[in-house]
Amino acid sequence: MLKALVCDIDGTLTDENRRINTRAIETIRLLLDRDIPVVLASGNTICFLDAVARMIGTGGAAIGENGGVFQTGYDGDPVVTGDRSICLLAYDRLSSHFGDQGKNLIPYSMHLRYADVAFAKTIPAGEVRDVLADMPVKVIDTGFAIHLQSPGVSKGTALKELAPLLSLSPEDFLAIGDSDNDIEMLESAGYGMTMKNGTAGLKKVADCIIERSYGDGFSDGVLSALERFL
Ligand SMILES: O=C(O)COP(=O)(O)O
Ligand SMILES: [Mg+2]
Repeated sequence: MLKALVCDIDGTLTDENRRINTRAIETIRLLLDRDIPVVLASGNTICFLDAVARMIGTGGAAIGENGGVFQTGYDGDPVVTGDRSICLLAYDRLSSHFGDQGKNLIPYSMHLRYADVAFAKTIPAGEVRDVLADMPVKVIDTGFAIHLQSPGVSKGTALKELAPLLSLSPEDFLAIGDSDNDIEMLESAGYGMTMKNGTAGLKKVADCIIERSYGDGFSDGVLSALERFL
């Protein structure tokens, strides 16, 4: 029996252009109306998640920066689990390396991040990994941005820390995502789903692959789970 939902945002509740799917929002509200807790888990900043959570109407529990930071609700300080200093050093190296080639990186929300560094996908993730090969930093390609993160930090590790604070265990969660940054989250949860647009890596660890893509696939998956085991 599952008791809660943890869901990714970009590519799961949104389309490929980050436009939110209104049916997905209605599906989440259906869970909330039945007192099923919903946790948003994303590479986005915690303040972005806080705003999205308020507008959807969840209790505010959220995992940001791919697990580098999380909150249990709207009160209290966010819990930071990642070490941003190594990510900033790595970003400096990337900036000078690619800057020398006339390619300027485009950072995302630099002053709103606690644990990671994110930037636009103007450089292939493979090239970023090559430049940082000797640094203890993880390079994550979410399909929407490239993130630099402390090794060992993921949405899955954050879910393991957050769940007990909500009087739940990670196995109580149905997890849904679209990309490689959701792999550990699906592995930690009791049941994992992805949609047709999920990456090959995520499909490998998912218990179920939903036929449709993006927000419509999310809604189909959650509604079928609701009938079966939520
Ligand atoms: O911030 C990103 O790069 C992607 O965010 P997501 O984890 O919600 O898909
Ligand atoms: Mg995603």
